[in-house]
Amino acid sequence: MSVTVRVPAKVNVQLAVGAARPDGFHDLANVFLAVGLYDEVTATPSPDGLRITCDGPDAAQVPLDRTNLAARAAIALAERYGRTPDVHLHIAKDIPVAGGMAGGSADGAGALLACDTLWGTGASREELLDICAELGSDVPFSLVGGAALGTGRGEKLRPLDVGGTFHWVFAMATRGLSTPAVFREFDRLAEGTRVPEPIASEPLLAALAKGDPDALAAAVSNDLQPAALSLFPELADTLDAGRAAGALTALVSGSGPTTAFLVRDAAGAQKVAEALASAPACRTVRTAVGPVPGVTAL
Ligand SMILES: C[C@@](CO)(OP(=O)(O)O)[C@H](O)COP(=O)(O)OP(=O)(O)OC[C@H]1O[C@@H](n2ccc(N)nc2=O)[C@H](O)[C@@H]1O
Ligand SMILES: Nc1ncnc2c1ncn2[C@@H]1O[C@H](COP(=O)(O)OP(=O)(O)O)[C@@H](O)[C@H]1O
Repeated sequence: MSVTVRVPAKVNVQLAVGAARPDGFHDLANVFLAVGLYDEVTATPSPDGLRITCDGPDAAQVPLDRTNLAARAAIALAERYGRTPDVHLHIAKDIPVAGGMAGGSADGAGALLACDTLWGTGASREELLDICAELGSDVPFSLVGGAALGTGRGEKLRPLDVGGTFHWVFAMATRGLSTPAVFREFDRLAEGTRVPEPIASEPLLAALAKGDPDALAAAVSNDLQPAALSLFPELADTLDAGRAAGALTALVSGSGPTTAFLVRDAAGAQKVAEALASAPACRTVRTAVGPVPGVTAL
C-alpha cells in the first residue's frame, strides 16, 4: 500500500517584515497565495527504516538525509504517536529548490499528511498544524493552501476570501538564495532605521476578495525584495523584462530568487513567458494560476 499527495507552491503577494526578534525570527504580515506548481510525495512502508528519494529537474540539490523537511515531518509524527518512522518517502519535485516558493515546506506538509494516512494515525487538523509550525514558518500554509494571512513568523494563519483566479508567470533563476541570508541582508539594510510593525494591506485584501488583478497589481509588496536584489542584482533585469512584456506587476517571490509576474489572462501569460525565456538570470519559465487547494490526496 502507498499514499500519494500533491502539494502546491506559494507566492507571497504581500510580505511585510518587522524588526528582528530576540529569537532571530522576524514578525511578518505574510499574505500567501497557493499556485498550481506541485511536488508529489509518496509514502510507502519501509521495513528497513526511513528512506528519502527524489526525482525532478532540481533533485540533485535536495538533501536525502534526516534534514529533508519530509523526513523531519515523518519523524515528528512518529515521535508523537510512539512509533518508528519506517517509511519510504519519494518526492517528485517540480517546485524550484531554494526559490522562495516553499518547495521544502510543501514536502514537509505533504509527508505529514501522507504518513498520517499510511499509518492511520488520525491526528487532528490542529495537531497537524502544530507539527507544521515546528517544522518551519511556511509549512502550515503548505498544508492549508488557498490564500491566507500569516502573522507571527508566518505560522499563525487566517484564511482569506479570494473572488477569482489570478494568472502568474514565474521565472526560476540560475542559482538559489538562502532564506536566512536574505533576512540577514534585510537586517543589514535596515540598520540605523526604525522598522515599522508589519501590517496587512487593506487594499490588497480587498483586491484578493474582489478577484481584481489590476487592484492586486497596484497593492503587492515585498519587504525582502531589496535584500534579494542586493544579493542577486541581475534579478532587476528579469523584473524589467517582464514589465516591458506587459506584466501588470513584477516582484520577487518571498526571499527569492524566483520572480513572479501577475498577468491578466492566459494570453498575457504566454507573452510574458516568451519574453522572460531570454532574460539573463532566468533558467526556466513557468505559468500557473492561484489560488489552489493545499495538500490533496491523489
Ligand atoms: C521568506 C518566506 C516567506 O514566506 O519564505 P521563502 O521565501 O523562504 O519560501 C518565509 O518567511 C520563510 O519561511 P521558512 O522557509 O519556513 O523559514 P524557517 O525555516 O521558519 O526559517 C528559516 C530562517 O529564516 C529566517 N526567518 C524565517 C521566518 C521569519 N518569520 N523570520 C525569519 O527571520 C530565520 O533566519 C530562520 O532561521
Ligand atoms: N524537501 C526539500 N526540498 C527542497 N529543499 C529542501 C527539502 N528539505 C530540506 N531542504 C533544504 O532547504 C533549502 C531551502 O529549500 P526550499 O524550501 O526549496 O526553498 P525556499 O525556502 O526558498 O522556498 C534547500 O536548499 C535544501 O537544502
